[in-house]
Amino acid sequence: MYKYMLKHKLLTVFNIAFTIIDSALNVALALVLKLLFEAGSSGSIIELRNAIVVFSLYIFVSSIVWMILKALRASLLRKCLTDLKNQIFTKIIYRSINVFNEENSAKSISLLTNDINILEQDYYTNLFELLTNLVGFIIATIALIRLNIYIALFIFILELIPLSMPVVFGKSLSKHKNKYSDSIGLFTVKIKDIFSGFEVVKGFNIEKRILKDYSISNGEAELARYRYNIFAGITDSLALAFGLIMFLGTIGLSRYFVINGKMTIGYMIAATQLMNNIVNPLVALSSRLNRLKSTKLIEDKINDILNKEDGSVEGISKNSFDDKICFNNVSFSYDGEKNVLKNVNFTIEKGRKYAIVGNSGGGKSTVLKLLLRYYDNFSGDILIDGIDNRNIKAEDLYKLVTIIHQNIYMFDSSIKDNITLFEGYDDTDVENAIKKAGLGALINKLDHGINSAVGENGCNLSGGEKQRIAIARAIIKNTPILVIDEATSSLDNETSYNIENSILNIPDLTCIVVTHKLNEDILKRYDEILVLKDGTLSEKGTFGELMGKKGFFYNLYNVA
Ligand SMILES: Nc1ncnc2c1ncn2[C@@H]1O[C@H](COP(=O)(O)OP(=O)(O)OP(=O)(O)O)[C@@H](O)[C@H]1O
Repeated sequence: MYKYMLKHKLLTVFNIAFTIIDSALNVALALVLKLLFEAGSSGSIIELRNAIVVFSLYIFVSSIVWMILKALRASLLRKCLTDLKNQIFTKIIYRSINVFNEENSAKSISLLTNDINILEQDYYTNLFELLTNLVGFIIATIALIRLNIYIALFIFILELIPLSMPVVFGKSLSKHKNKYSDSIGLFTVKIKDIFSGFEVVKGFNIEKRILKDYSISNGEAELARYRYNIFAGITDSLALAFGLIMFLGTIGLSRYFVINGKMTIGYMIAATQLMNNIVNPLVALSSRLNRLKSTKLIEDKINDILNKEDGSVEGISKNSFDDKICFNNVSFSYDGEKNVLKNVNFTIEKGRKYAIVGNSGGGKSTVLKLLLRYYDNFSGDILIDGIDNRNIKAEDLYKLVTIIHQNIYMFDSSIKDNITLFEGYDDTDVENAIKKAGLGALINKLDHGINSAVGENGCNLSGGEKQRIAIARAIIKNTPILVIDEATSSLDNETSYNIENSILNIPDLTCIVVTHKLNEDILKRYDEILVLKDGTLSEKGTFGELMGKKGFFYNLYNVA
């Protein structure tokens, strides 16, 4: 994690320099206090006045240094955390879809929020505090050796005990912190899951059941936090107890030297203050070292993300679709056991329109997912103009193919942003997409028109309106291949017919449409219908040919 500090070398150097100055000033307080006490007990007004001037100057300089130090730390912290979060996020956003889907996204959310907060406190802030403690400790120790070697020796021997604590407790503390971080991650997954299904929770009156689940998850997270806090508390208390023993010992020894005339009261005050500057940092040092060590497993988690293969391939550049897509003997299984596609063969020719129909669970959506390379562990080939789709640059593949999904995701922004996806399209392109997607009436009736907010995941819109926005989003992208997965299921028959019709009228567009709506008028407009039955391509042909066969499609059509 320190590499993020090294990126801002000058700021880090200034931070270190001011940390050293601040620590030195802390230790210097002992000498200033000695001066003040000696001047106070000497009876000389001039000495007292000089001591007060020195003390006031000390207060002034310390507060300025302290203020600068706080600003420098805040600035470095901001830069390091911004860089770290940006790097993690960039790594995640460039993952391929299948790699992204391997993990629950709430875990990544927890990493970017909870774990980063832990790092902020226990790594970065802690590291500089550690430096303050270390420098303060060294300077105070040197000063005390010069003041009284016996007191210094006494402290040296006792301080070995708190210093050994990170070695003894560090591993267990790290384990507890990681368990806490993991349980917070699982807790975030649970909350995200519950809030995403809020309407189901209400609609099925399962609040009590959900509350029970939530309480278990919350209890586990808090138990892990409690265990960590208890463990950290025990190590901190032990360090504090040793600190107090050292404090008492120093006072006893100083008193002995004062009684024997080997030390003045001023020196005794200075020795006690210096001892404070040794014991306090030492107590803090051991607990800070423990906390620093405890971030190791979080650092490992972050490194796992940063070093994980993102699933992207260098890939071949492909900027146009010229001829055809071929599925050659494609078989695929999600779980490595049951094949959901079995030796599927078909060809999609440029500019032609294809419908994919079949039984529920027959593998229609899976065909589209494989074409878009959501998964690449299938057998057989999917060739686009003769090039294996797994070898085409992902970025280029998505410039050739657009998909309209069954479940449409809406960003919490305006209708326009959800159509353009924040790209700067011409107004005429936007208007054209709105018209073709049948969105005109909706936009006219809204107060803010195209700039109206859609709400979180489109909660201000109906299912059909969301589908139309998704269709406009695909039309405006204007890719040569359009893939539609049940995108008109929430629309009434007339609207669905009109939209599908206008898409089918786009002359050069190659269309692959998964549909459940077996409407004769629309189906007749497709050049070919591919019929999937339990993962195999059972039939293909035009509507007329398939009806003539009186096979699986014929039955499907007559049941629908
Ligand atoms: N991510 C997944 N993990 C495991 N199995 C999956 C996954 N997605 C789909 N399946 C399974 O693969 C099979 C084919 O699913 P697919 O979604 O392709 O069918 P479909 O023909 O589009 O179905 P429907 O018409 O009901 O939408 C089904 O048995 C489904 O349960």
